[in-house]
Amino acid sequence: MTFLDMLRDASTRNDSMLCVGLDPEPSRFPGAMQGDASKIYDFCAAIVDATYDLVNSFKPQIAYFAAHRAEDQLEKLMAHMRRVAPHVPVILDAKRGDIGSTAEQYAKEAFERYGADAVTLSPFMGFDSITPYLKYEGKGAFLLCRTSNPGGDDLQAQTLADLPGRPHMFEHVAKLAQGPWNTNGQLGLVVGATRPQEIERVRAVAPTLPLLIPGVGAQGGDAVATVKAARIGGGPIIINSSRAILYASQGEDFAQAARAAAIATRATLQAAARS
Ligand SMILES: O=c1ccn([C@@H]2O[C@H](COP(=O)(O)O)[C@@H](O)[C@H]2O)c(=O)[nH]1
Repeated sequence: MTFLDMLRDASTRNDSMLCVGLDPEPSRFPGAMQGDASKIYDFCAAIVDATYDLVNSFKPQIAYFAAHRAEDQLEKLMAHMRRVAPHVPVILDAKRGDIGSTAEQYAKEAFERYGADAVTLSPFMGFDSITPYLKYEGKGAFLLCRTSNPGGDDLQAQTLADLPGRPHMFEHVAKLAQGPWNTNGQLGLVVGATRPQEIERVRAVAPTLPLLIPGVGAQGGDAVATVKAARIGGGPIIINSSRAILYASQGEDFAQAARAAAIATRATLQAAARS
């Protein structure tokens, strides 16, 4: 099954646009686990077990594992997700971007070592930095387009005066991803929920691409405005929330609290989609 098939299937089966982000930070773990990086797998597996019937995807962020020398725990977690929720796609948030020969190694890491269904990439180094990922048939690749952080303005909001219509850089990325770069239909875009009006601008040039949208929850993005903007054009929608779900409680009830937070977030997104 391709990434897109899995995404459609999980979105329908779980009636969900929600992606639970797996950003394990040991200092925020509950009780006896607190501060213990050897518990990263146990913590994340408990979150996965509590939420896999509520989501359309999971998104482990690789830095939270690598910073703690916990890549082995990420491998174990990927295998766990495959076992308990084989229909739920996993997007490895790695934001890679490098020359072709190095990109080949990063693609191998994401798709062969970790078995991810999709990966996040920086488009800054151009098309040849993306092509190694597209050689993996059926896998997804999400290009950073209009990110949720304040510094996203520094480059992404700049006008490209030499191009027809003087688009912003993020609009140009969206146009390339919808058109000439999307050779096998594997591309999607990362756009932040902190800027719903700009999601509308992205949808104007990339109506059918899957959008991976972080920024609701801890970053305060407007979930309702985000869904309304993202559904224009009909492309698949993935709304990520990490900390607001992972750390809904720092007590022994953390997994139940994560489930309750996921149920509430999914309901907000469902209501927005139906309004
Ligand atoms: O523009 C972007 C791109 C990626 N992210 C990532 O998403 C999650 C957000 O976590 P929250 O706790 O829900 O704020 C995190 O892994 C980021 O690296 C992003 O926030 N914005």
